[in-house]
Amino acid sequence: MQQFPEITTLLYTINTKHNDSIYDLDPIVYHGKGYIIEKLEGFQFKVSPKSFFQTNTKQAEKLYTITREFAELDGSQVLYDLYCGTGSIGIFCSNQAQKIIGVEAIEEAITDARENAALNNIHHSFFTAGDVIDVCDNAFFETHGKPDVIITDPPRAGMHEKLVKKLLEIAAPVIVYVSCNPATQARDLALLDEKYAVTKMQPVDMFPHTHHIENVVQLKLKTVI
Ligand SMILES: C[S@@+](CC[C@H](N)C(=O)[O-])C[C@H]1O[C@@H](n2cnc3c(N)ncnc32)[C@H](O)[C@@H]1O
Repeated sequence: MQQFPEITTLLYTINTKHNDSIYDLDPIVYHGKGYIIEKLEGFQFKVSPKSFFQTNTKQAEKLYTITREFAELDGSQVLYDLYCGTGSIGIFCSNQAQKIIGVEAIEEAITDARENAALNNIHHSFFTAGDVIDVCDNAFFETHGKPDVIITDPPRAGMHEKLVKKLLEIAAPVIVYVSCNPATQARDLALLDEKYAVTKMQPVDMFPHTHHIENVVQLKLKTVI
């Protein structure tokens, strides 16, 4: 810790299972507060050990800027942030949206998202924990408002087919699909093609010196183009 003063916190887990999952373990704080604060543009994000956060902070700022541009927000839209993690994308777009609704499976990440909204003085957001497939039903969209823009940022497996079907049914005018796996993204875009056209695409090098690439796609309802 003396050699690397830039390390603000250090945690560990003792894993006696035969897998590498952290979610059923309790991280032990060895040093510091047990979480980190990341800064993107003027926003601050608290990140707890079980919460996802983009590993490349500088490029994350670029990724989110492109995502926000593709969302084409003007302050009047109801914005859904699916697979929202710590609420980072929604909060990054918050000044341009009328309302932000975030959904994320990891409870601790949603606790972070709520704290992050408060930390950034955002009062027009709602974050809920649960599987997107269970949460995003008709009642949920009726309660929180018909989406004008949906940002979806699933893990490498891409979106569950049930969610793709729900997105086709809900038919938000704009979807921005952020993906760290262009193969599963392409699979999902082929399904969304039933109603949506790909109108913009921008890869972002989040993982320099590897073959991995993040890809942002803007989709618009074919009927509104
Ligand atoms: C690629 S990360 C994106 C997080 C966030 N948008 C960001 O930029 O930091 C995907 C997130 O989806 C969450 N997740 C995975 N499967 C999910 C599911 N079925 N329902 C809801 N969230 C899920 C993960 O916990 C993770 O936080």
